[in-house]
Amino acid sequence: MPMLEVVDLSISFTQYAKGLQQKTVQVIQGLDLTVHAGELVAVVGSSGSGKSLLAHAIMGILPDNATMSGSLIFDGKPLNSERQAELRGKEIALVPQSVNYLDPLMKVGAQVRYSVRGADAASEQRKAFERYQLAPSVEQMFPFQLSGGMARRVLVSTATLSGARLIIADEPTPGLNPEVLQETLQQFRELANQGCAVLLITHDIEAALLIADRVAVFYAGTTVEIAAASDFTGDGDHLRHPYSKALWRALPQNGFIPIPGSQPLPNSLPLGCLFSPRCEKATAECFDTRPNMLPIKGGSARCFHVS
Ligand SMILES: Nc1ncnc2c1ncn2[C@@H]1O[C@H](COP(=O)(O)OP(=O)(O)OP(=O)(O)O)[C@@H](O)[C@H]1O
Ligand code: NI
Repeated sequence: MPMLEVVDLSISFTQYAKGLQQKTVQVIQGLDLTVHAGELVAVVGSSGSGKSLLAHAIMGILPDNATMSGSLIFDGKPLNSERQAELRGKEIALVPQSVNYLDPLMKVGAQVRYSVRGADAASEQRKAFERYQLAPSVEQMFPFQLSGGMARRVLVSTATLSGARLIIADEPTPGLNPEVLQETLQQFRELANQGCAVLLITHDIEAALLIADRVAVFYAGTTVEIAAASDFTGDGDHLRHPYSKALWRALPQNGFIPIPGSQPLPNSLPLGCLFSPRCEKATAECFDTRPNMLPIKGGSARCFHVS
């Protein structure tokens, strides 16, 4: 049984257009994802593909103008808003993408200690600060006194000390120096090895591949492929979806081959496959019909042309 199951998740926003006219934009559609205990699943994909919204949906912190459908299941039971409120910061922890999530009025040491579930909060917090190269004096600081990199390390320490069984890290690494970056990534791997389910959201595929078991590739609000991390190798021939292959080949060490075009915006999604306007393999069917996610070669993909 997975620790987290996301089934057919869709999210839309209601926005005011002209005057009192409302319009709805669909930003996530038909998304399925599972994360097991002991597993680290990376979510990769370009900016605006819906990665953070997935994290916010799981945490139950979507903005008021968002409408969600589909289901979330944590530890075999539905994760409704009451349960989200109960488990947030305890069983389910988020390392948020923005450092603005720190409480501006509370000293950071106290903030981190507040989230510790073990017996000796102060010593746990000090050990974590040492691990993340935060000086003891940082304890007494307020968030506005921290650099971006320090704030991020504080957020990572908070999540790692929470004792949560599901950890969602939304771009936890920007602004970290290479040494702390390695330490942070290893820490997430270690949490998975200890039995946590870890969802790591990142732009950095290379970093993700160092520690991930599986990788979910996002495009325009849904997963186009879920693959084993080991499928990202060589020319990308083990990958299933043309977008995943393109993303892989766009990396500097794989030739830096760019993908023409750009990801469609939520208010102008193509009728058929979301990648069809940019896909070399697209046929008439791809422009008319949206493919479902289907299991293939030990992973899954949303494409009519994989075999
Ligand atoms: N409150 C909101 N109202 C309307 N649209 C929103 C809102 N929040 C997010 N969106 C839209 O939802 C889409 C997905 O956003 P999301 O923040 O999840 O992307 P992301 O993959 O995390 O991007 P990044 O890599 O830049 O963090 C974007 O098109 C974004 O503009
Ligand atoms: Ni994001």
